[in-house]
Amino acid sequence: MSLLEVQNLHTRFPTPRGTVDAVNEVDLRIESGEIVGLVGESGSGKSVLADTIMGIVEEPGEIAGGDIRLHGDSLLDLPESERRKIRGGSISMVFQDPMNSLNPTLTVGEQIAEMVRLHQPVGESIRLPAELKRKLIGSAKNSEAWRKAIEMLESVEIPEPESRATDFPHEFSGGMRQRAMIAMALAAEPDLLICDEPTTALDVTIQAQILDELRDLKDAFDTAILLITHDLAVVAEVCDRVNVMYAGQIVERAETNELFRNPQHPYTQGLIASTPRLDAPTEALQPIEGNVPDLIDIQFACHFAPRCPEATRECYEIKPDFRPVGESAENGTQTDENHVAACLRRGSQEERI
Ligand SMILES: Nc1ncnc2c1ncn2[C@@H]1O[C@H](COP(=O)(O)OP(=O)(O)OP(=O)(O)O)[C@@H](O)[C@H]1O
Ligand code: NI
Repeated sequence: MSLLEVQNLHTRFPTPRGTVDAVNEVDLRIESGEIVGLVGESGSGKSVLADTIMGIVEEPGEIAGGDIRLHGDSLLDLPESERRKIRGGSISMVFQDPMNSLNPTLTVGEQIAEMVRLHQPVGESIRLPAELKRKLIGSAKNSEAWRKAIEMLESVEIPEPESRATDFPHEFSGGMRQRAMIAMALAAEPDLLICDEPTTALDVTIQAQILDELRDLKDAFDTAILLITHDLAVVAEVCDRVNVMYAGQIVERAETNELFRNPQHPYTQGLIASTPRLDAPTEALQPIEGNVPDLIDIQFACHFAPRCPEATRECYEIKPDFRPVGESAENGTQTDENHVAACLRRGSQEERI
């Protein structure tokens, strides 16, 4: 049984102009302890997918269909009170801008300790005013929770964690705040950590450090990570497997090395061709022409067809199912379930159009 299994998920937002199908017919699987990438251009639905898994899609947004299973149990059947326990418990999330998620009135140590305490089996999940929280937690500086908070700060490599724990979020640099967020998310000992563009706002060196740490932390805590980014270099650096998302749908999935060695979907190929390469920085980049379509009322069967250099009339009319692609599928020797793409022009000869 997979840790997380998303099946045929559909999340939509009614708007005055029509319904935005931000996530449509999406399947996603994450096994314990692996880092799975979700990559795609801006507006492809990555964050909405993450929010849907986390259970934080705001009204009038709604889940119109499909299922999300954690350890085999459907999350969509749960009442909100149970859902809240999972959020920040089994599933935690780190956002692009930690300032929005950290409480400016509590020290970093207090916030992590609070998370530790809430997560302890006896600790009940009650919402307290900041002042009261401070009293409770502050009076327990030598408590188990506080010690654990310091340990967590240490594990995300905050220097002098004991003294930094008493700083407020605004006293931290951007990179340190992001680390503190990761520490806080991990304090709940989640099975799954969702990171939505966790390093995009940071400079390149700090990005690299944090990504390195994520990988180490995954090993130390055996937490599975869903890493969302539009940066392929980030994916190549840390992910075990990758899902490529375009206009509300997953179009290709493969192990990371396989995806970069042998990209199959024309969108993935375009994405890779438009990304600067570390090993050949001077090579001319070829941007994908056009933009992600408006996700209201898409009329064409393959969402990528209007931008696709290989599209034929069928691509507008016949919905592409996932097909095994990649070398083993190519030889016809075996089906390679680990590498699939949703394109009519790919797959074995019989399937191709
Ligand atoms: N609350 C909302 N109401 C209406 N449309 C929304 C809402 N939230 C998201 N959308 C739409 O859903 C689509 C997917 O957005 P999403 O934020 O998931 O993209 P993304 O892949 O995360 O992009 P980025 O890389 O820029 O973060 C976009 O067209 C967006 O306009
Ligand atoms: Ni996003």
